[in-house]
Amino acid sequence: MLFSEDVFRRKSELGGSIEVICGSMFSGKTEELIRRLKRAQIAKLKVEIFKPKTDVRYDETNVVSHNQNAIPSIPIDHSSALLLMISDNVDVVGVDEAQFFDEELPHVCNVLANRGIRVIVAGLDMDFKGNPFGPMPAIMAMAESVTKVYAVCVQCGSPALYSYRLVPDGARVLLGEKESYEPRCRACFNAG
Ligand SMILES: Nc1ncnc2c1ncn2[C@@H]1O[C@H](COP(=O)(O)OP(=O)(O)O)[C@@H](O)[C@H]1O
Ligand SMILES: Cc1cn([C@H]2C[C@H](O)[C@@H](COP(=O)(O)O)O2)c(=O)[nH]c1=O
Ligand SMILES: [Zn+2]
Repeated sequence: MLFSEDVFRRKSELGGSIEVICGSMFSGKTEELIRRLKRAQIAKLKVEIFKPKTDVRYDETNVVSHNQNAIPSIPIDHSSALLLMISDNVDVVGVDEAQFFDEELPHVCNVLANRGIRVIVAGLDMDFKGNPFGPMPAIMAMAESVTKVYAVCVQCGSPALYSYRLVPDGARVLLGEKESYEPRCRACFNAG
């Protein structure tokens, strides 16, 4: 592996970096984000986590995975708030549901990484139509490491990379869970 995710040195000892965890809904993005952040905390690094204020599905402040693993976070309504709210001595920054942030998020991640901070970003790479989602493609282009994770296709059991919308709503942003979405592989997604 050219770039190891397990970087347990303080920011003063190492240049910063951007890591992306992407995939469909239920693919384990949040679990993987929480795993990396908790390991950094075990290594006694100072960790701060941010999420969009709009994402209140499970909890207003915590980042919570579908299997109820959780970590405290700071909800913000614009990526620029991250630069204002971040503490001075932070080693690692986590961002969840990055697809909902504005187009400034890639720049914000770059600023943090250039300050020596390890930035870990989790988000949907594609929307329900299979199109690249919000700032995710730009952050993936700038990242040292991109990890794509897969759910299990609920139709056939293959690895799933799409989030199939089950309800007739054309809006790009529609918060929801299993009542509104199911992870599907390419063939099952295209079968409709
Ligand atoms: N079809 C599925 N494929 C994989 N995991 C699923 C599926 N349905 C439910 N899950 C649960 O979702 C968990 C992943 O949750 P989470 O990390 O919150 O995913 P994401 O952030 O990618 O939406 C899995 O560990 C599993 O318990
Ligand atoms: C595909 C898709 C999803 N959403 C919403 C649905 C959920 O609230 C989140 C994704 O959460 P997860 O942690 O990845 O499971 O995004 C949306 O608004 N639009 C979409 O196209
Ligand atoms: Zn399938």
